[in-house]
Amino acid sequence: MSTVRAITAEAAARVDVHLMDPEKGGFKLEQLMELAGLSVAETAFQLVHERATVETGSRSGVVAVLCGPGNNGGDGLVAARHLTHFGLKPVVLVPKRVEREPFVGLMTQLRMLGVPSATLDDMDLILSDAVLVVDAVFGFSFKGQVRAPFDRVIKALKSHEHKTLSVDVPSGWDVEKGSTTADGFSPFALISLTAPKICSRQFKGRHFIGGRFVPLDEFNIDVPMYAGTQQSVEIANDSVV
Ligand SMILES: NC(=O)C1=CN([C@@H]2O[C@H](COP(=O)(O)OP(=O)(O)OC[C@H]3O[C@@H](n4cnc5c(N)ncnc54)[C@H](O)[C@@H]3O)[C@@H](O)[C@H]2O)[C@@H](O)CC1
Ligand SMILES: [K+]
Repeated sequence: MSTVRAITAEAAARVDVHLMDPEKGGFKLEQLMELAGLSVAETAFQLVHERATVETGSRSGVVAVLCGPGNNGGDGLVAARHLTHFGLKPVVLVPKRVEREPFVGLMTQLRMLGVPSATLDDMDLILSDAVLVVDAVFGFSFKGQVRAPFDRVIKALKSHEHKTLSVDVPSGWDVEKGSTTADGFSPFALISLTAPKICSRQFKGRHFIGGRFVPLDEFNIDVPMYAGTQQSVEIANDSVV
């Protein structure tokens, strides 16, 4: 079995800085977020269709996308937009609005597409109704104990973990140590962006890699080969080292 090396939060941040350095990578944040969000949407679409064929009563196509205050949340907003174009019905929940770009523009794009934006008061109803939940609350910059209002969000995610796809890192997990409580949040699927983070060594569910934009040779990062136009690849869940 081939293995995939995990990277630290610090290494992930370093890759980001390098990619967005005008002299080195030449990318803008928006470009990376678009590609990351597209890979999340592609994976979410695949999972919704798999689930719709095995489950009854959850064929509505509603996907609840929970978005945090950083770029992980931005990936969620981009994914929600793509999911609408893919024919699904995303509902976004953004507990803490970010009044800067690219977040403001992404919210406008969603409003123009008629994507509902829910409040924390609607959270339980929306999560219960959804065929899939996308956890885009925290990524590789999460630190310490979850602060309000996100403590409530992580608690709610725990109740719906059997249908939750986490983006980059299961929210609330320490990026290196992983889940710090035995009965903590444990999503059924994870899409690691660029490369798995150290915490995903303890992840036991379905594991995808997305974010197809890194010149691999330059960073010495392991990712499986993407086929054709594919934006994400599923890896064996015990292959992360
Ligand atoms: N190179 C890549 O792989 C790319 C990664 N992107 C995404 O960007 C993410 C990293 O984004 P950011 O660095 O903005 O950070 P995050 O989105 O991980 O989170 C940072 C935000 O969470 C808050 N926060 C941190 N700890 C908290 C706590 N204990 N309680 C409550 N709030 C807390 C911070 O105040 C900040 O607002 C990645 O995980 C990935 O999803 C993409 O958007 C772009 C490209
Ligand atoms: K997440």
